[in-house]
Amino acid sequence: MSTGLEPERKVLRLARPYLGRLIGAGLLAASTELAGLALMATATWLLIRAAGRPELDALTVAIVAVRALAISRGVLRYTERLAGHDATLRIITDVRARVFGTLATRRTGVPQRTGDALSRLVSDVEAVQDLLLRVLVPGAAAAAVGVLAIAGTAVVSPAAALALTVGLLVAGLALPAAATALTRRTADRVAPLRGALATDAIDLTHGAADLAAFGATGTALAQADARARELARLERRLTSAGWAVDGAGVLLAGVTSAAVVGAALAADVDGVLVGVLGVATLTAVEATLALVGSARQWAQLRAGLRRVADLLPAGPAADLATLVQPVTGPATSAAEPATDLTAPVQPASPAQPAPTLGPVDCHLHEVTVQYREGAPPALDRVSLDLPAGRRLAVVGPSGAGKSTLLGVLTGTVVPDGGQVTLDGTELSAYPADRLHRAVSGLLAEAHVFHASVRENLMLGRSAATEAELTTAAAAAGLLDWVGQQPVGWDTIVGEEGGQLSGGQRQRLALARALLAAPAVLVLDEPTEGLDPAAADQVLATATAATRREQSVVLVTHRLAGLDRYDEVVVLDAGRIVQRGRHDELIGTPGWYRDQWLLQEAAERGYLALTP
Ligand SMILES: Nc1ncnc2c1ncn2[C@@H]1O[C@H](COP(=O)(O)OP(=O)(O)OP(=O)(O)O)[C@@H](O)[C@H]1O
Repeated sequence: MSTGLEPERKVLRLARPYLGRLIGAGLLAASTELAGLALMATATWLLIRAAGRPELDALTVAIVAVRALAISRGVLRYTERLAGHDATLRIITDVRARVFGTLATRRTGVPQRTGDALSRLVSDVEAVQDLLLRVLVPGAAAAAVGVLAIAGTAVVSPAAALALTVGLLVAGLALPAAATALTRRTADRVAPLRGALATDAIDLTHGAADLAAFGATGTALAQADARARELARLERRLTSAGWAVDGAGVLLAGVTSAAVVGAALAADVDGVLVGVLGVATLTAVEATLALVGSARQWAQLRAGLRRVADLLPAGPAADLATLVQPVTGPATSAAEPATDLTAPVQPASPAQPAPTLGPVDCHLHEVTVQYREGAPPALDRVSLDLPAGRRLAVVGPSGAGKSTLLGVLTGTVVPDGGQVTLDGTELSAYPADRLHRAVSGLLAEAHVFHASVRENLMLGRSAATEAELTTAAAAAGLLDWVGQQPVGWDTIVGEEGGQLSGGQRQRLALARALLAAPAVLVLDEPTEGLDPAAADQVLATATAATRREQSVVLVTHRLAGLDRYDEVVVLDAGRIVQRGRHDELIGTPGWYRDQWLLQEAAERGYLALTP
């Protein structure tokens, strides 16, 4: 978790290429405020002078100036908004792409929730927009106006300038600090709560059928309702604090104006100028009070900013092409909107293909994973040697720890003990931009995106050629289906692959993993949902499609075809209870042989029933 001002620094680092535009927007904002201040001062001077019925000629310049300032203020405000939004939208496009890239390749022990990810992509990234548009630009403009107003007043009366300085310091520093202190704790709770509520919304819609089936709709609704009410309460509290501070600001403007007028009168300043100073002070304090709003905004958006910053790669802005690389596992489910998905995986930039890594040796030494304190470990001191090119099958009863093992290999599950090394480097220290090319593949419940078959596959390799697509799809047994579609590779597969059968979805995810061709290819139940004959064929072609120096770690419940694997490991309750080649294991009493006999018998029954 980022601390201090690190979130802001990380975000602003991304703003560097747009610094010129941001400074331009800041200058325009300052000019707008100054035009407003000059307008009030000139109009006041004009009114007071006009009361003395002077010659019209004496007022002409002021009349023209009032008109010019009124028009230029509007024009400046418009151009400032245009420039500010232009710069900001460019920056947040970058931020959003990077956040998406990290979510798509996320490697933590914490499962990623779609709603939470969506909230990060949408409302948290908007915090970046607010930081620039509502904090930095107006903050800089208010500071500039304050300094110029003090300088201008000092020319007329140093004593009045002193009173104005005090008023502006209170308006620009003390009140914003008070506003921040009042709202910080509440604001810190609002962003995560919004994330949780977004997750609730996804669960309630996507999971409506399951909730209804298990009679849990009422409880889930009540939980979401409680969260929504808590959020409303916190937002009401924030609003009330805001009103209190706003009221104090109005009072401060009046008091400062009175002090400036008093000081100017005491210094025998000309009556007209005293009036001008009084009104100009009101305007200057009002402009500086924008810092209160900025501080309040800042406090409110810090939690969101922190969440975004946690997803931004450290150090200099990384190349997007290296960020949006494949992990065909659940983490990719973050990308709901097809537009966000498709942009990074377009095969538009063959100049940026991530090269396939050479052979990688992987070792696990006494790896232990315990998800919850007190619960039995999901992996208990597991040691494995996976030299480059090794084909390893992992089998075992449900809950034995197979998927956890793949999670450890891909870095999505952080072990509580032991060591995982890739080519001698600790996995945790392995360069993040290389890790997905070293180890990735098809993880449980791979997400299929609402995009075309081509785009879904190219998430695995953004610069894949047509021939590579064809080879991967053929190996996964998807090519015939693609050929039958009127628009072939451009067939849209629907939300979460809804327009595909379960088997086609699985083949698509497998083809994507094969296309990614990491050095260590992990496959979690790649043939799940296929009938036994199809499963055997797909496993055979998929295994054959891997490169010789590419390691494969296959988790499967189905034991047929494992004779092609160098080693089979049987896990039970997180421990390796048997290991060896398929032929050895079916000749040895134990879980593997029992399971083999059971599956053979079931298969014979299945074949007997098949017409
Ligand atoms: N995120 C998690 N949080 C808490 N416990 C978990 C988590 N993931 C897995 N477990 C527990 O760890 C153990 C191993 O789970 P794992 O998914 O690795 O087993 P598996 O062998 O892949 O099972 P299956 O064959 O049913 O997919 C199980 O007891 C499971 O309940």
